[in-house]
Parts: sequence; structure tokens; C-alpha cells
Amino acid sequence: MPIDEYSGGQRNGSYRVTSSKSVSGCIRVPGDKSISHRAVMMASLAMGTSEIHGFLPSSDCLGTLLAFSLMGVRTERISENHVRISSPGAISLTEPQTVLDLGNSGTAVRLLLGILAGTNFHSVVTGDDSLRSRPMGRVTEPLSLMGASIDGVANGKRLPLAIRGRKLKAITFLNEKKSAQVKSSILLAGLSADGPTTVIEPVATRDHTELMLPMFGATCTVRGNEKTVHPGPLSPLDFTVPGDLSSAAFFMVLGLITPGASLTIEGVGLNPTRTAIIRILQLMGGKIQVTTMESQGEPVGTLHIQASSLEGIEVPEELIPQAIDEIPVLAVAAAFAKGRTIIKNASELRVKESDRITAICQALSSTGISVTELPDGLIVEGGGPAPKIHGAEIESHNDHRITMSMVVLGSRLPPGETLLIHGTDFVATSFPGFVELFNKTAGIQN
Ligand SMILES: O=C(O)C1=C[C@@H](OP(=O)(O)O)[C@@H](O)[C@H](O)C1
Ligand SMILES: C=C(OP(=O)(O)O)C(=O)O
Repeated sequence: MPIDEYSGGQRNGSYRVTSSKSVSGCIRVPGDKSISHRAVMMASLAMGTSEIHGFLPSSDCLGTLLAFSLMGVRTERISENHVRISSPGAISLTEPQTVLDLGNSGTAVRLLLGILAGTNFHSVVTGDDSLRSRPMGRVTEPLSLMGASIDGVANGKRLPLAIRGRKLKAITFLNEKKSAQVKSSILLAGLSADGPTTVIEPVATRDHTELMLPMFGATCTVRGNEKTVHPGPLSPLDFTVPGDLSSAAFFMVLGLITPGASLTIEGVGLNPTRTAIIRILQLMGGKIQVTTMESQGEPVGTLHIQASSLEGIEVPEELIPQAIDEIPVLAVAAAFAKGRTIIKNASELRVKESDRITAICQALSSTGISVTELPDGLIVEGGGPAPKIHGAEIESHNDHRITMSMVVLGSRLPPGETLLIHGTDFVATSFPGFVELFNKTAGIQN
């Protein structure tokens, strides 16, 4: 088996990764994390009962579910991926009697801040070590412009934060951070504002919030790069979450870099604001065939991936914001490409679950790949199609995407070499079942 879960007394779990011989089959990845969070939030604001199918039961999304259950929402796990949410509606949510702990999830806490700001009660939010070090001023500042009362560590720019809910003022806000979390926080706050709230995006970011709000009964209009939400109640919905393209990306790269691989990934969300990773890998020569099968608010489809001779490229900077979570695994693909790959305009990676620029540079260079760290990205000297890599012991910095990216690299180690990755428990924040799926897909006995 390529991955062996090995605790060995290590902090926060470890994996031992060895080479795999072949990659083939037809797989499905779990539900989309961004959409699962939003579905729970919108269903919890709607009076009545919503059914969410395809829900991602990861620790990040379960944290969102728990937060709403602490505010009087009834949440039932009907099955692994089916959640029933029965809510008294936004204006009847109740004051949580304890701190809302959103664990590792930036999406959960930032979107929730927008919702909590407009309630009629007091609440306190916090998170784990990683989340408490991440910037919150990007949402608390615009929410303050709406009249929100939020205070906490670092003048309200870091968790824990205390929120005194109140009626909010409508604003027009320029999303300079190019962040979907910031946009979504303001739009969700706009549901309880005194008039239409507009977010202007200089660069398009994932648009799940704008697509889903009307499905849950809100008036939310998109005119060019202006997204406007009107205050008002939401209504319940039967909703299906597609597979997560960000999770599929690990298997896309695995298929591209494994000689002879042929892999199909079904039921993947193909929202155009998320598919930049497919475009970038295709620009590198990756053979990825996309078939869009159905559309339920969000396009969904199948990816056919074949082993490919990748070439290094200068990644078009405008594609980076829409592939931001896939950059660590893109760096692994770059290591298996012929020539140099330049990734810039990615400084947001420094404020994710870890500083992902430093983390991926350290991890790749420990295995023998030549990389240069830039303030806003990295340069990878690819040794494709078979770079000289060797076993190593590396830190994921408790970052799920660093772990899973390095598992993909480790599956191409020479026989007998081992990659020992620490801090792997955090894979459960976005991809429960990753080890089993990886072993099934790449698990031909060595
Ligand atoms: O809105 C979302 O669901 C997300 C937006 C992105 O963050 P930013 O908005 O900070 O870029 C992304 O990195 C995160 O995994 C999910
Ligand atoms: C950055 C991520 O998530 P979040 O911001 O929700 O913690 C991610 O999943 O890569």
C-alpha cells in the first residue's frame, strides 16, 4: 500500500508513503467543502427543514454544523452524507451558551462572522492554533463599516472574537483581498442589513455564495463584477453538493505523473470559478478530458486523466486566485514536468492553514527537488518525467493540503524509499477517507 497510517508516537499523526506501481480506475471524491459550509449556513438561516445530500462530513464542515446546533438549529445526520437541518429561521436563532469553536476552518469562521454580526445576541468565536493566527481584520473591518460590534485579540483582527449582534447598515464594498470568504461574509451580513449590500470584485473569486443565495430564496443579483444581496429571509431547500474539485486535484496530478495511468473521476463540481487548476495542468501538457454531465445550480461532470509528459510553464497570474488551494499539488506536478515552472501572485498562500509557500518549498527540497521561494510564490526546477527524488522526513505543518500533495509525490519514490509525513491528522478537515481512496487508486502491491 502506498500510504500506511503510522502514529509512531508522533504529534498529530504521521503517514509513511512508499511508491505505487499503477494508477487506474473510476473514483468519486467527497462533497465540496466550500459548498457544504454554505449549504449548512443557508439552511440554518431558513425557517423550516432542508435536506443536504452529498454533504462533506469533514471536521471543518461538522464544526459549522455544530455551531448552528448551539444556536437552536436541529441538525440530524440521516446518513454519512445526508444531513437534515430544521431551523426556526434567522431571526429566531438563539444565543449560544458556549464559545463557538470553528477548529481549523477559515471559511467557517469568516462566513459565520458575517451571520453573527446581524443577529440579536452575543457570541464568541475561536479556533485552533492555526486559525487563531490567521487574519480576521479582512472581514471584521468591512463588517464594522456595516455597524457590526466585534472585538477581540489584536484590536479585533484575530480570534477569539466577541460579537454583539445588531441591525446592520448596507454598504458597497470593494473586495481588494480577492477573497471569496470576505465577499461571502459581507453578502451573508447583507441578509440582515437595512438595504441592498454590494460587493465589487476586481478579480472573480469562487461564486458559490451568489449562486446558492437565490436557490435558498434570497434576492441576490450579479451585474458584471458587482454582487448585490437584498435583506430578507431564506427558505428551506433540498440540495445536493457536488464532489470537491480541490480534492480531485490530488488524484488529477497523481494520474498525470504516474506512467501508464488512466483514471476517471466522476461527480466533480466544475464551477468555472474553480476550474483554473484544470486549465493550468492542460497548459503544462496534462491530458485531462472534461465532460460536463449535469447542472443543478453548479455544473458537475467527469474528468478523464491520462499519464502525460508535462512541461514547465510560467503560470498565468490571473489564474492563481481561482486555483489557490491547488497550488501545493501544482508544485508537485511541476516537479515532474520538464523544465522550470514559475508560480507568482500567490502571496495569499502565506495566510492559509500554514504558510504554504514555505511549507511546500521545504517539503519539496527535502525530497531532492530544486525550488526557489519567492515572496509571492515559488519556482520549481522540474526534473520530468522522472525527477531524482529520495525518501525524507517532512513536516506538513498540520496542513491538510501539504500532506496530500506530498503523498502524491511520495507515490513516485524509487522502490525501497519512504516519505515520512508528520501532522497528517488534519487531512480529516477536508478529505475524510483520503488514505483509503488513495490506497485503492494507487494501491497495487509493490
Ligand atoms: O470561500 C471559500 O469557501 C474558500 C475560499 C478560499 O479562501 P479565500 O477566500 O481566503 O481566498 C479558499 O482558500 C478556501 O479553501 C475556501
Ligand atoms: C484554505 C483552506 O480552507 P479554509 O480557509 O477554510 O481554512 C483550504 O481548504 O485549503
